[in-house]
Amino acid sequence: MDSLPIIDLRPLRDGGDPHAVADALDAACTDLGFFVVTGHGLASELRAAMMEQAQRFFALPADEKMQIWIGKSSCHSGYVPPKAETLDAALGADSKEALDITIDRGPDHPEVMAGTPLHGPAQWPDSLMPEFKSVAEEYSKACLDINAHLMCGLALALGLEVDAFEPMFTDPIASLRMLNYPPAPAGDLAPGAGAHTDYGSLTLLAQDDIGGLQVAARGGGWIDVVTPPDALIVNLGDMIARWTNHRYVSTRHRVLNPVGAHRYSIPYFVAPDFHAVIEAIPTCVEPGAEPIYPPIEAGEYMLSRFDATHDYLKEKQVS
Ligand SMILES: O=C(O)CCC(=O)C(=O)O
Ligand SMILES: [Fe+2]
Repeated sequence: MDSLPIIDLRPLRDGGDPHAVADALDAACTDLGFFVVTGHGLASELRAAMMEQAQRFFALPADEKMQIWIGKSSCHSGYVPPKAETLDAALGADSKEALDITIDRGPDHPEVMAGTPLHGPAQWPDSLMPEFKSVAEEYSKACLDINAHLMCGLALALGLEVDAFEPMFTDPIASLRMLNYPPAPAGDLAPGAGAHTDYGSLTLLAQDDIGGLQVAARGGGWIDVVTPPDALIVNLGDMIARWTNHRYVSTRHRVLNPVGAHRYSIPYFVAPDFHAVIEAIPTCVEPGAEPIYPPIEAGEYMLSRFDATHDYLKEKQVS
């Protein structure tokens, strides 16, 4: 296979017969865990507005971006400068820069009051970009809606009730990420984004038309991911592989540095509620067999993965 399957999500959204979509999702999730979706409901104007806000943010001077450095956040929200995240340890730090906007939870949110990690206020580039927050919140809402529809499709695909996953996504660990990949200066061998698998349940990715995203093909080599305008790429994170006892796969992917132009992309990462227990879905375990993994809280799992890749968290562990 040298391209990703394209799945139209409309039947999941408009009350049509969802079973053909569920079958297509099942095939894609079993095979590569990467697919392209259309009919997802994210308006192209909103996507363009979010892209524009991302580009404007990254164009700010470094010291202004560092005002919301992720190291100041209690909940993994804020600016990640270039070379501060290492996705493929063999290649070293990524050249991309990122802005992570987590769900904004105030001091009276029960999980914030309880001191639960990954819960707290988002860091906004407020004073610098007054429209940013409303665009990002609308964009996030649209992505969570797509995630909910996709999880209904996956529930059907896995032989569960359509709403089986709903109770695990009441207050999810979700993050809107904006990425800027500058063209690499001559002689700089840092990867754009090193090869990695994602950590959570689903990632919904909007990429521009510069190219560079590649997915590891099953038989070796890399598939260049090309998407129709306005389509989203969906990929499964390791948590889904774990949850489905490896019936579904999360596949390594990487981003090559662009040549001559910046590449911008917007992945939206979703994982279940912090305290949702991720244990093998019964329809994914052979009768009498032991699941591959023991149960784990979604939040604990996410924390372990962030710790391994982000410099600011590695520094906290040392000090
Ligand atoms: O920039 C992209 O297209 C992909 C980024 C990615 O894989 C990630 O942030 O996990
Ligand atoms: Fe990724």
